[in-house]
Parts: sequence; structure tokens; C-alpha cells
Amino acid sequence: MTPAARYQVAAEILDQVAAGASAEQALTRWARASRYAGSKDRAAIRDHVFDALRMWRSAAAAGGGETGRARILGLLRLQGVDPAEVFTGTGYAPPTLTPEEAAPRDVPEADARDLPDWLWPVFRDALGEKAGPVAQSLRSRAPVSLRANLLKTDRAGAARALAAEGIETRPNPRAETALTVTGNPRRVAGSAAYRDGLVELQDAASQAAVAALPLAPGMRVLDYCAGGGGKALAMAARTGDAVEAHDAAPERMRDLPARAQRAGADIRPVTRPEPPYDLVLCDAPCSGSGTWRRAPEAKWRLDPQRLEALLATQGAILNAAAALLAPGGVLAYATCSVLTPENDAQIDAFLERHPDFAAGDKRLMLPDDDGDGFFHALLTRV
Ligand SMILES: C[S@@+](CC[C@H](N)C(=O)[O-])C[C@H]1O[C@@H](n2cnc3c(N)ncnc32)[C@H](O)[C@@H]1O
Repeated sequence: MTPAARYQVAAEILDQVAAGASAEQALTRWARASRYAGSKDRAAIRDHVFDALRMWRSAAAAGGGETGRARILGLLRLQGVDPAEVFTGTGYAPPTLTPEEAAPRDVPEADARDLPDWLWPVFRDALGEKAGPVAQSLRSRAPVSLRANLLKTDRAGAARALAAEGIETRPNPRAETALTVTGNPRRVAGSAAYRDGLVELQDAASQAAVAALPLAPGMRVLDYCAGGGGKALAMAARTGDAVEAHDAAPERMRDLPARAQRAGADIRPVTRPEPPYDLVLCDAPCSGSGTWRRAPEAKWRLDPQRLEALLATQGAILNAAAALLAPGGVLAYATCSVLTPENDAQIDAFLERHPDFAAGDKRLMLPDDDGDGFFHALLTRV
């Protein structure tokens, strides 16, 4: 496929997304029906689609319309690419621009933030003068981060193994286990280093949150919202001990046994946690606002009602987890959100409801070149 033809396909997929399809589903459907497309074509189209999803509003404003075609036009303008190089009308490229389309457009400030209008005040309340820069950072691609699995190697060993397979990395300052992939990120999933459990794909912010947990050998540890098990595996790698894994939707843990085996970690799925635990991690369901570079559709799908429902779930999870702790035990709360109602306000409300808990360290990380936005806080049962 020519580069221009890839943009044409991306425009068609964006139309499907605007009509309600998920981007992943639309991309998969297209790939299945288009056997002529190679892996580089698929990767480039995916990149165009996700770039446009991150800049959904500003791309529409810069392109003068809500269609996939207009958004691709706007995206090219925002990226400083001459649209005439893509809208050539030859072969499978997009048809040439009409005079109206060819006229440049201003992008109003509200569109340039690429946030839903209702969310901007929530962002400003949470982040103050950093709200604008954080909104801007969510418009670009996220770094690819890996965790060196301490059960099998260390960061330098993992970097060497990856380099031998042509995957370049740099140490990531957010955590001692973290590497940022700087060359050939698409090779990671097929690499021997990944297959042999030397590295896991995990954002550096999540690694930093696990590094901050007061884990010690012999503790009974529960990952209460384990999902795919990223944090459970990271906790097990820190101590070498067993970690129990629970999730309200146990099917979300289905890949965990295979991941644990690859990592050499002792993860024990539980349907009903048996207290008392020394540490319970609640990596709660959240808006995901710190990770919208990776999952940009979530940014546009979130609405006030959905945020309210998430806040209620987070409070209920904290209450349930509190009852599982031994005296002196630590409740660790984490979200991949940068919004105050999901973070500090949730902790304050919990402490009011539970005077038998004391506040410990907490930290808000913002999305940047090293990792996602992430919040974590420690609460000790006194
Ligand atoms: C942010 S994800 C967890 C990600 C996971 N810890 C990781 O590192 O890969 C949140 C998880 O909480 C689970 N969950 C939602 N409501 C829950 C509840 N009431 N109790 C326990 N888990 C819940 C969801 O099914 C989801 O898997």
C-alpha cells in the first residue's frame, strides 16, 4: 500500500468509530478483509487512527468537519504534513481536496485541548496550571515501557538481552526495574526476552507505584482488583513470595496463570479472599485519565454519570478491602487517573468513614515522556 492509501483506510475506519464501532474492532475487521495489507500497512493505519482519536476535536476543527476524511486532513495539518501529498486522488489515495477543504482553518482553544467540555473544569481543579500541559501531553503517543523481572534478571541484564534481539532501551528514571523502549518496540512481543519472562510490558508509573509499597518477605499480600495481573506479578517479583489475586470479574484474570508461569511468579487466584492480609492493593477501576494516550476512545466516552458510577465503585472497593486487613496492615489504593475526585477526595472520604486508618505516603504522577499519569496512596490500619 502507498502511504496515501493507508490514510484513506484510516479515514474510513474513523467513520466507523464515529458511528459507534470500537477502533480495535474496526481495525481487526479491516485487516481480516484485506489480506493484501502487510504488517507495516496495518501498523501505520493503526497509528493514524489512534493519532486522530487522541486529537479527535482538534483534528475535526483543523479539517473543517466531523468525517474521517476531514479528521485525517486536520491531523495532517496539525502534524505539519502538506495534505496535498496525501490527497492526490491517484490509485487508492484520498480524492483531491475541494477548494473549500483546501482553505486553512483556525483551531479554537477549547478544541485544541482535545478534552470534552465538561471535563476541562475537572482537569483545572485537579491540576491547576498544569491542566493545559497535561491535556496537551495526552494528545501525543505514550512511551513503551518494560519491567525487568527481578525473579529472572535485573534491568541491565534485561537491556542486554533485548539489545541482542535488536530492541533498544534506556533506563527509565521512574523505577529501578523500568526500561523505555527507544528502538523497535514492535519486536518486543515476539522476542525471546519477553517469551522467557525476562521482561513484562508495564508502564513505568505502575512500576513506581509497586516499588513504593512496603512489601516484606513473609507478608500475606492480596491484589484485590487484579485484572490481567500486572501489579500482582510486579509485587511477586519484588519479594519472591506468593501473591493472592482477586477480581470481581474473575474472567479478567484468565491469562494470569500463563503470565505467572512465564515470569516464574507464585500467583494464587482466589474467588473469596480469606482475611487477615498484611497488604491489600486496590488498583481500582477508574476513568483512566492518566492513560488516555494509550486508550484515547475512553477520553471521549467518559461522561459525568460514568465518572459518578466509578467514584461509587472506588468507595465500595476501599470499604470492602479495609475489612480484609490485619491490624497494622496496609491498604494501598491506586488509580491510573489524574482527577482529584478519584484520588485525594477518595482518600479523604475513606479516612472520614474509617477513623481506624491513618494516611501514609501518596503520590500523583503526571503523564510525560517516562510514563502514564498515576496516583497511589497508602493507608495503614492502626
Ligand atoms: C485498573 S483494573 C486492574 C488492572 C490490574 N491491576 C493490572 O495491573 O493489570 C481494575 C480491575 O478492577 C476490577 N473490579 C471492578 N470492580 C471491582 C470490585 N468491586 N471488586 C474487585 N474488583 C473489581 C475490574 O474487573 C478490573 O479488572
